[in-house]
Amino acid sequence: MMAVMMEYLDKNTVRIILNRPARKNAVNFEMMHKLNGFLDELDKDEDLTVLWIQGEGEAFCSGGDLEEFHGLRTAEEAKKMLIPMSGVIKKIISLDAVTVSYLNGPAVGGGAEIASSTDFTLGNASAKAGFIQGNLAITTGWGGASLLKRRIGYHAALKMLATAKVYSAQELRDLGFVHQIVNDEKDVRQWCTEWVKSPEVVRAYKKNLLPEVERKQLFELINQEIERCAVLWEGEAHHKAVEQFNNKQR
Ligand SMILES: CCC(=O)SCCNC(=O)CCNC(=O)[C@H](O)C(C)(C)COP(=O)(O)OP(=O)(O)OC[C@H]1O[C@@H](n2cnc3c(N)ncnc32)[C@H](O)[C@@H]1OP(=O)(O)O
Repeated sequence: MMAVMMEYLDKNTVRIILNRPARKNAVNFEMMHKLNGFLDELDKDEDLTVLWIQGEGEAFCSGGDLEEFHGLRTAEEAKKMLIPMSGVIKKIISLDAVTVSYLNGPAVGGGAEIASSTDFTLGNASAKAGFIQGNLAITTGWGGASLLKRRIGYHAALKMLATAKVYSAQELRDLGFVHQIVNDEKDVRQWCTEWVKSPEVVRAYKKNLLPEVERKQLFELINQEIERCAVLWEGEAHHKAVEQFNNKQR
């Protein structure tokens, strides 16, 4: 089974499906590399107007795969995962199309970081999101803190990050993390049709709203997040917390 799939819904609309439902769509190296390739392809597609990202099954994404990434022990080893995955996030941010994540269940840890990287997030009643990295004695390492601050502001972002709590769909809507609560994928499909038909217009607005100078600043902040996360990653507290999860001591 492919860890991630991409399909054209029409000439202008693409859906990417994170496809590891048995692991709640946790990101592993295979998913990361495939996402990177898909985004390179989409970057060249001048007809693309909307990119929709969702998870298969009952979750959006449970973050990094705690079994696979537990093999990364030192800060340098952690960076071999943090740098490419934040590269994927940077490519989502840089895409000249409207990007939307659809939360059909939990988006936690790195899953919440992926959701934060899209222009919009829609969620159904089961949507939940939490920057639970703090419970594993690490911080966001894919750029999520900077992206969250951009979306919900400094105070709400600090609270969400530093409490590591999981928020309900309604709480996320109230904060502006989720932009709209929808019933199902049919509603998301409808949402994807509401944009102007000229891809050139959408692409020009994306450039106007995230000019190169701001994008560079944002990427520099993301790079700083990688460094801080990598330092914490090699700490004993992090490895112990992950061992507990993997030994199912929850
Ligand atoms: C890169 C940095 C990061 O992303 S740090 C954050 C890492 N992620 C986490 O700590 C989240 C861990 N997962 C969870 O909290 C829960 O699984 C969530 C997503 C809330 C779903 O809960 P629930 O619906 O009860 O499912 P469950 O826990 O029984 O999980 C089903 C099977 O999937 C697995 N799973 C889940 N998440 C991960 C993960 N991140 N990495 C590896 N495996 C994961 C569970 O272990 C479980 O496996 P099994 O069926 O018991 O063998």
